[in-house]
Amino acid sequence: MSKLDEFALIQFLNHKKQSEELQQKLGVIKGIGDDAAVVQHSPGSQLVMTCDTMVETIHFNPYTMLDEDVGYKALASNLSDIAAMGAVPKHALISLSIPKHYSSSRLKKIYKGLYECANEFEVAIIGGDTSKSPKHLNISVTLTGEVETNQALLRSNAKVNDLLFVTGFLGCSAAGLHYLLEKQERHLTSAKLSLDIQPLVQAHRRPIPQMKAGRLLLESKRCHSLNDISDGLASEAHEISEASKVGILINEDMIPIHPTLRAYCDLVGKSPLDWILYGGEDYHLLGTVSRSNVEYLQSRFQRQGIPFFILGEVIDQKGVHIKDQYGNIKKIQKEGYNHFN
Ligand SMILES: Nc1ncnc2c1ncn2[C@@H]1O[C@H](COP(=O)(O)OP(=O)(O)OP(=O)(O)O)[C@@H](O)[C@H]1O
Ligand SMILES: Cc1ncc(C[n+]2csc(CCOP(=O)(O)O)c2C)c(N)n1
Ligand SMILES: [Mg+2]
Ligand SMILES: [Mg+2]
Ligand SMILES: [Mg+2]
Repeated sequence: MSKLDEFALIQFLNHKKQSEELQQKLGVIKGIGDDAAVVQHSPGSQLVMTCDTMVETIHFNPYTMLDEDVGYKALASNLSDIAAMGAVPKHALISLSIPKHYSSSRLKKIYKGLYECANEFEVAIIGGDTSKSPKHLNISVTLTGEVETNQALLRSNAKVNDLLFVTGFLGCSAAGLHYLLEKQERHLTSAKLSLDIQPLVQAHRRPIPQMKAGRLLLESKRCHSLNDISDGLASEAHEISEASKVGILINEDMIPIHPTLRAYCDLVGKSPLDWILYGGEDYHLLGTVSRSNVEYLQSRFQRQGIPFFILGEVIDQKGVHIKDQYGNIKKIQKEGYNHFN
């Protein structure tokens, strides 16, 4: 029996398992293979759909997350996939599998965080499902969104010579996770954290889905491809590269490094680049834009107070490559968070 691998499984799922005809008949515009699916809705707009799961011990544990954070992040990670399509979020269904030892007060806290996120980003919670779980809590969110017909921003449209951008600092969530796992203190509240660690822990517990950035990119009509960073920069750059059949060259000198991340890495003897490339759960948007449109987008982002960093370019040599400070270029593998590895 061959070993299970998440990327290989998704590649397998991506190979036509249904006839083009059936998918077309049911209005599928984009099926498996992007951050969310797009289907025909009404004449002017298309429906966007996504679902992501959080499993206790895999995505969180009592040392890393408070109950409110679990609810908040479960929805925020789904919102991030809607942002990565340039869509506007709408309705959510929540599926919970609960082990016997969970109390109702813990579940109320999870829902408090969930509704906090839903209200902040104007999502209506319209239902869900509940069952018992043998051991661990499992929360799955299905989220819909709406996008103007045929305008959804896909991973598959990057063009050679585009520049690669990201909407914020990367690696902070992984550093926050590292801190929390080392600290080994259950239910550690933010109030108990020193100021110098708070931004990292906050990035891990309460990622901010880039809804405004996604809409700005779509409305500008100047963004070629877009992906959100759940598994790390390396992995998501590979997804754009594979879907668009182009290569990506990341310039190490241009990668923005949050000062708190740098300070924490110095303290614990870790490399910021490792967490940036392979850490994941940053939920920033990674995309490409033609060189002539970079200045325009930079000024639009600046006016909205959203970061917009250029960190590389699209090239015609397949794969993802990184250029270090000495000008040496090496290939980077599709590594990052991979369930089953
Ligand atoms: N079990 C599954 N059955 C069918 N399609 C799936 C399944 N799991 C994932 N997919 C599809 O594979 C594609 C990639 O999914 P993936 O979960 O890697 O993307 P993502 O949600 O952007 O990333 P992440 O889960 O790391 O946040 C999507 O189109 C998704 O709908
Ligand atoms: C306790 C604990 N251990 C490890 C991690 C790291 N982690 C888990 S899933 C994932 C990728 C995103 O998930 P998905 O691909 O399912 O969307 C990452 C980086 C964590 N969050 N908590
Ligand atoms: Mg995604
Ligand atoms: Mg997913
Ligand atoms: Mg993943």
